[in-house]
Amino acid sequence: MAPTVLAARGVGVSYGAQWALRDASLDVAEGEFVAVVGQSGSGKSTFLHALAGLVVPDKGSVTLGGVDVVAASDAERTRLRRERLGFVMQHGQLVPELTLGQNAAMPLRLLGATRRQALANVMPLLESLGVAHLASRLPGEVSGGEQQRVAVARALCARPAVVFADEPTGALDSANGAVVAAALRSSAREAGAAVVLVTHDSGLAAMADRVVTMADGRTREP
Ligand SMILES: Nc1ncnc2c1ncn2[C@@H]1O[C@H](COP(=O)(O)OP(=O)(O)OP(=O)(O)O)[C@@H](O)[C@H]1O
Repeated sequence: MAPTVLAARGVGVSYGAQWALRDASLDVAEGEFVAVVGQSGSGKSTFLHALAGLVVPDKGSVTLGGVDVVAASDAERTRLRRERLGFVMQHGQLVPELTLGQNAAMPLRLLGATRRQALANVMPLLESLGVAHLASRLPGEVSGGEQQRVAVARALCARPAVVFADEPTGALDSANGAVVAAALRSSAREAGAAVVLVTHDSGLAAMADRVVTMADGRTREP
């Protein structure tokens, strides 16, 4: 059994008097692909944000790569995200003025690589995702599925320990969604990254190593 890279226990997040997340727990092993499923409003996105240190929980603990995410300062959480985590959201959130190559290479630039180094490092990943030939185009000049494959390259290029994907295929038709999801799984496996995937789509969840179901702000494993 691979060592645990992410551990969450009894996590709760409240907005005023309302608990968006009541009691969520999860262990993710290095390189493991976990899907989090559940009805709309069950707390999936809030849990993912708490796991990634984007929201500070009001109760419970989150440990990521040995770092106590709840106790860490904002600056430490930012550094953790930059150095150890990758993100793929529903809409790629690519910067419209930058080429696809520059978008994909952004995490490497933020870690100090020169423009040329960053681009050279990300090209093999774009190649394996089948979008290297589009590297000099702008996001507005390619399809949604191609944009999401670039977002996958961006999430993985800095060799993160964990990639968080929130409905990464939600804006795509099912055929394109399946291509992007398969690309995410194979690229993450190759890069040795664990994946936490939030999805409504049971077909997508079926490709995970393990599925965690959420209901009413709580996690439930079969
Ligand atoms: N910023 C916020 N302020 C107040 N309530 C919130 C906030 N964010 C989420 N909630 C509430 O917390 C609950 C969980 O929301 P969350 O977005 O985590 O669910 P979800 O399972 O991801 O839903 P969906 O599948 O529709 O995206 C919902 O009842 C939601 O209305």
